[in-house]
Amino acid sequence: MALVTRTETYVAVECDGGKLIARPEQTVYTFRTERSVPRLGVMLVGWGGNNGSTVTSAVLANKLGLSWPTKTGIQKANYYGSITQASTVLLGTADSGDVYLPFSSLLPMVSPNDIVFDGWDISSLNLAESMERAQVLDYNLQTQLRPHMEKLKPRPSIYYPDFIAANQADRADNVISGTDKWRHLEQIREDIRDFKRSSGVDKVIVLWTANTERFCDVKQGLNDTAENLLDSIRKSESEVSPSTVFAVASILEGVTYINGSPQNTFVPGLIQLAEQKRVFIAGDDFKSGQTKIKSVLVDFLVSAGIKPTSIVSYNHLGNNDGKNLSAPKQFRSKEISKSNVVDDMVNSNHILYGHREHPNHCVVIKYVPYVGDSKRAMDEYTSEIMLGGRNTIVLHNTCEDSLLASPIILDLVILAEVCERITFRIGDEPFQRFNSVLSLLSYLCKAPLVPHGTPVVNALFRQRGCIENIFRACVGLAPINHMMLEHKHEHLKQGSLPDLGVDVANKIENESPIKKRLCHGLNGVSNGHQVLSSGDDFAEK
Ligand SMILES: NC(=O)c1ccc[n+]([C@@H]2O[C@H](COP(=O)([O-])OP(=O)(O)OC[C@H]3O[C@@H](n4cnc5c(N)ncnc54)[C@H](O)[C@@H]3O)[C@@H](O)[C@H]2O)c1
Ligand SMILES: O=P([O-])([O-])O[C@@H]1[C@@H](O)[C@H](O)[C@@H](O)[C@H](O)[C@@H]1O
Repeated sequence: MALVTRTETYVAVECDGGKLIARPEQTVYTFRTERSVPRLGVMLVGWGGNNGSTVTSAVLANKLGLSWPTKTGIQKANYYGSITQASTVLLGTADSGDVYLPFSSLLPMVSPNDIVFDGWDISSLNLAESMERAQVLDYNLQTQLRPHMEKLKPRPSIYYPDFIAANQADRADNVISGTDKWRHLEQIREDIRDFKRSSGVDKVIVLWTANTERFCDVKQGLNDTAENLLDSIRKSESEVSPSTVFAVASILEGVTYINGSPQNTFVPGLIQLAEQKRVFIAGDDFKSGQTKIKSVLVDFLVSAGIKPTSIVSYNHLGNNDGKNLSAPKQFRSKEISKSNVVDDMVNSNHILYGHREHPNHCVVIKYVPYVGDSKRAMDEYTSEIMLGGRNTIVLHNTCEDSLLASPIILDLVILAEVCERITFRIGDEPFQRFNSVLSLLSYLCKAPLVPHGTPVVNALFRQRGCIENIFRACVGLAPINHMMLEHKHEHLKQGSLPDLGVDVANKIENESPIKKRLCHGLNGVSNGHQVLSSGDDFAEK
């Protein structure tokens, strides 16, 4: 158990008659991280879908160290697209330059290779058949995976036809019988306990990657409080969705629940139940493609003082997700989650935008079976620039949508599991966990769920910085604030020249300041000038 203390300063702002008064307020946090990594079980709702079968395939392919022939050569398994597995963090600066470490080395975290999968699907296909149906992975990889995947079979699931598109009915041959929603809840709870017993995992996380549901009604007496929600399930109220039943079951089993789809699973009563039971919930809707780019591009434009006035996001795809989204109510759920992502960035700049002023924002999704999982996205960003100028940026993006979402699924469960091992105290108060609404995972969600009364942040690099800096705080490293003051001293400390060999360093030492600076581009290039490497003739190139 690591104990680390850090003093954080945030700025409290008061408005006093048109004046803004900023008061820095310091808080001393002590972080405590349980360092022993558990054996993690992940139960996917929608396990037989494109994402569910693909993420399972990815873990198996990496665990088995598979490689396979493709038309462009031999491909090896990897975890590209995962920040925990394929990104780095800055540790600090050595004489040789900045030193970066794998993100996964910041804190002890579960390796995806060790995750044990289980789950539910309304389709009875085993995972090998699901992988084949998904048509995402190269045939030569599928061939190697098939013997392992065919042993995996989704448990029967809860199916309330009214919540997903009618065109999904032909898949529903693996459903829990009856209409008693409390019995369904108890069945899911028993499934979670059964998985824990049979797999021997130390802990379980449940993640929804099943079809997008329509929004459910939120009504007083139905789902506005934890008690009313539980009562509504006992009464099998029609407006209680399968995803909410799964979430309640997970919370009652003390198991973190993550929503990878855009529907409003987390009704107020469910959030209250999670807070009462001190169980994490997170969501909504994996942030994987167009929306992820949008949360970077709009942040760039607005923070550069450029005014986006029209944003059009169009895409077509032919997978089952696209088929489900071809129904109006399911599309509406997705349209909402894809549209709200610019709100925080727009609201941050009252110079560009008047009160309640927003860019035109249009989201279009079309279902074209032939293209399968290969999503074709076109985005157009039109902005106002200086003196009535217009700037239009057009992006085209083609990708296997499930290969964007699968690493997101891994990061969600791996980061959520780390958060389960972090506690902190403020001053001398008792140690506590993060809020039950785990907003730290916002980076991975299109429509981040945040604790009531706290800000929604969509800007991608602020979201990433939040995760990295909190993890840095847990190991006693200062947050990255990009000031880089250590590189802005007038006089470089003696011996700070790169190790270019003694004779060369002496030469540089006697050179003009401008030439001396050229040698300090520690990455080999400074402002486009090739910095001397040992043995080269010293010359400004
Ligand atoms: N890039 C992406 O793929 C991406 C990005 C963001 C969000 N999402 C969301 O992730 C979800 C899954 O995407 P996908 O491409 O894997 O879709 P998919 O249709 O291939 O898989 C969904 C699976 O859920 C199953 N299912 C439906 N209702 C169920 C229920 N009540 N219980 C258990 N299983 C049920 C279906 O049979 C299907 O196998 C969708 O909601 C999608 O909107 C996907
Ligand atoms: O991640 P993103 O590209 O913004 O949004 C995607 C949509 O464009 C796509 O149509 C849908 O099928 C995926 O579920 C995902 O939500």
